[in-house]
Amino acid sequence: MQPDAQNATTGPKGPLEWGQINFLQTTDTHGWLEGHIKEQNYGADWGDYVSFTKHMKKKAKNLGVDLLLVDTGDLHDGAGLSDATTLNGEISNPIFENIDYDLLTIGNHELYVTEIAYETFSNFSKRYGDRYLTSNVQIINPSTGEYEYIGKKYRYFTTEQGLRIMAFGVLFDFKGNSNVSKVITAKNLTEEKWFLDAINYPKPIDLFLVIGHNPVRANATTSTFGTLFSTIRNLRPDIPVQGFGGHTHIRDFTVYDNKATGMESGRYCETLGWLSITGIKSSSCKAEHNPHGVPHPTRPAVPLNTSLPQSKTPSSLRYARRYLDWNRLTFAYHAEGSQDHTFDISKGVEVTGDITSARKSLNLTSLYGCAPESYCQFCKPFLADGNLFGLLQTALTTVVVNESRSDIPRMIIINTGSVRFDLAKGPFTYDDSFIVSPFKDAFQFIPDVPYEQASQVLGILNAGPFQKKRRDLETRDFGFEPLLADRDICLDPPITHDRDGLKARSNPGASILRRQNTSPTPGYTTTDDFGTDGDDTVHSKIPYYAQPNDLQANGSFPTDGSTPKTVDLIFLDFIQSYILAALNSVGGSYVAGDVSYYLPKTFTTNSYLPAYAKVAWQENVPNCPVGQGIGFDKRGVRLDSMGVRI
Ligand SMILES: Nc1ccn([C@@H]2O[C@H](COP(=O)(O)O)[C@@H](O)[C@H]2O)c(=O)n1
Repeated sequence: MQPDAQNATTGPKGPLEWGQINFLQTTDTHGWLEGHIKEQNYGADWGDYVSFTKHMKKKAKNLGVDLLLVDTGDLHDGAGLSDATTLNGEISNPIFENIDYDLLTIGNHELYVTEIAYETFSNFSKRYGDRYLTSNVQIINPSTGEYEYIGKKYRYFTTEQGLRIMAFGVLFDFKGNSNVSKVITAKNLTEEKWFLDAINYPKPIDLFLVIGHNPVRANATTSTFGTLFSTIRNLRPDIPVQGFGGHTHIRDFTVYDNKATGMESGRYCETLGWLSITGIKSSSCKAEHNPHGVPHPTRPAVPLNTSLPQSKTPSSLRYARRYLDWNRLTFAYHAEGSQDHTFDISKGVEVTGDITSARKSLNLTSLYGCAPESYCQFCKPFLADGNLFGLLQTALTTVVVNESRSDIPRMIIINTGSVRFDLAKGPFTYDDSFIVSPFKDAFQFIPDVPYEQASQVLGILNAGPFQKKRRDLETRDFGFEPLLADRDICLDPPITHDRDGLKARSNPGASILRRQNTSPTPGYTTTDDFGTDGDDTVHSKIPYYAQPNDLQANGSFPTDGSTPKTVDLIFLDFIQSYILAALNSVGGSYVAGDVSYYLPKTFTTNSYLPAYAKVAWQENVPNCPVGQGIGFDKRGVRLDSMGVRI
């Protein structure tokens, strides 16, 4: 844990169920390897995860079962550690690589920028070798000019306990990649001979693993899991299939048939997914189906309303899934036997130190200003008090100004997908500038657009179809608990649990209980195909309000309330094509040649909040309440760090 981070005060509800084969999944880490320094629930860092995986691997060995570590991509864009370097990931990738993953796959954020795609191809994929799977992603090898798979197409391997696995890594049908890479659609992939041959592999297969930066829920907009699962199931009706997905940033678990399920483990180092399966038939497997001394998976997979092909034979498989909060309390508890003070292994401590040094050398804590309030993305209605987009609207109006055109009325449109996280009250740092708005998308414009046309663009974009809905999350809880708690909590000894008779499992030597939480704190409350008991730590619900695709801010409009005849229509280069299409659908005839940069190309989505903080939040700096933060209660009422309404 980083020196300025905090530990959680509520811990797991009980021990994990261990099966014949077990998995820990990370996904969509987006550079958050330092952990969530301003929040209590997710304060562990990558060094803690190194220690945790070491303990868990040892435990698996002792139990005589398998444990595989899986990651499903999107390593950058969302935190200073990954994004403050010239090449995203230059420092964070080597830190990430301290985990000896068994299987990994690529995310769309590895493919937007050519240099990052090549970094992934030349270095990251080589670090993991045959464990890095990109079954449908190729890149032009600069030395041959030919397309090559960035990683490997598939991996056939035998686990330590003897399970024979065929694994694929499949990105959703992503189209926003730079022109050096190629994403083969799932439909085309399932027609490729090598893929069909791998499914019908001449050696025995006990389990298929399909990992993908790809939503696991087969009917989700961008998911291609249905296509992949159907192909496998039609060819191999009886073999278990396990999916691990990502991209939608949610906790989810879905049942395809009685031998096939899919798991998705959230985002941003907030969630660590745990899955165990038992009952896999294999002539070569040594693993005990029900290891002694630990709870074991008991649930059959029963599909809900599916149009997917189904295995026709009964299933002996039993499953258990859990979504772990990313904090040391959770890690130490599940590492079991390792009390908090013996939890750390030397490599974990070293990685924690590397992160601290990197944060220092990258100046991530340098201050732009002091935010007077906290602003959340999803816990408040759009533009309501405390909603982040209201703040961003003000910031855009204030600082997206070309001095030579400052008197000309302007409309500024950004895609809300460019905004990645809430903004916490208190110090607004260089790190926070990436956490909230990491991308390097620049501001372009078309001058003198008739107001009649320009004023319709936002509505068109928000109604679609020009832009996809960012995510279909209306029924999901995004699970953000902003923010800092009182610093003096850090001075307390590690908190032990008092729920469900778990106290006995904690370190008696560290059991001086102070400020122990007796009621759930706000956090993830997940519903999936197995029900509502997947969250490892029980939380109260955080309100969730869907936000539109795009946000508009206006500037220099007539003060008398009248509408201007024409405006400068300003937008991000990332959404240029959507803007042109929208304008042209209401009578415009604009082409890319009509567009130019409104501000220097170096002023980007990552610049406007720091610029605003310098203008608006400098005054508060001397009295900036370091470490004093707030959260929200069930109804979105603000709380101080002790849970008292303010
Ligand atoms: N240069 C970029 C790249 C991406 N975005 C936004 O991110 C979304 C994709 O992020 P996921 O974590 O969902 O993969 C994309 O839809 C854009 O909204 C951007 O703004 N600028």
